[in-house]
Amino acid sequence: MQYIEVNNLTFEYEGETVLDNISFTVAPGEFVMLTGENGAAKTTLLRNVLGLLKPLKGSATISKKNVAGEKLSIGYIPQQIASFNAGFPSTVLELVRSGRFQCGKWFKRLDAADHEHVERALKSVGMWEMRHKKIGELSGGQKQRVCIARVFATDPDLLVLDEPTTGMDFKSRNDFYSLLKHNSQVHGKGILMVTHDHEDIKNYADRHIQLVRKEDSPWRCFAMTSCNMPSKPQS
Ligand SMILES: Nc1ncnc2c1ncn2[C@@H]1O[C@H](COP(=O)(O)OP(=O)(O)OP(=O)(O)O)[C@@H](O)[C@H]1O
Repeated sequence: MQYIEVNNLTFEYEGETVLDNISFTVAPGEFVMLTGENGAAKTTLLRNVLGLLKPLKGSATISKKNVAGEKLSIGYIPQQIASFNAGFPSTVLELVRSGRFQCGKWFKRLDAADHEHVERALKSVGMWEMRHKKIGELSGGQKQRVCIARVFATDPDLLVLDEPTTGMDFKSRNDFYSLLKHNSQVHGKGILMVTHDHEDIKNYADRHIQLVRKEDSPWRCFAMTSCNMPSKPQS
């Protein structure tokens, strides 16, 4: 079973090919990192995977079911999600709790398990102590972390992340990656993440996909290489 399946995908913007013949998969329990230089069409590839853009040729599909046979849930963390104005009325806790209403709970009260998800999500991004602050009073990096926590609180089967650690300090970044790794290894989540940091790849990825420029292309067009990372001893 695969959560993401991309087959011979080609995509162009206004007649200019930016992705050429891309194929890869992401399985449940797999942490896949995607790299490429600025403009290599990493975001474009994620948007094709999520169905927000339509491939010119080939296909990108996401499984309808998770490993338990239930409807697959997806969490997407785009680049620079945190654009709230200063007067945004909710607190950190309220915003992250609202993520639980996405889990089919529109008309129900949140229960103890929901509150546990919310607490864990906020702690995982180091924002639990700031839970009663107003969103408008946070720094850009803190708002970004709250948005990530909201996605985590939904407990998705598949996570698609576009450079999520931009603006995070070293410790927060490592904590964040450890959490992702735990979620893939222990809870079987599928993860596809764009990063520019090759240390992160060495330390955490199961597989590395790189978008590389095609030498013979008239445009800035990218194909891909892929490699499995050597498995590391478990601590
Ligand atoms: N809506 C659009 N219309 C036309 N061209 C676009 C559009 N969006 C992106 N592009 C172009 O497609 C190419 C890939 O852009 P994309 O944002 O996917 O790259 P990226 O690898 O995610 O870049 P970065 O690492 O800088 O975030 C770039 O050359 C960009 O200028």
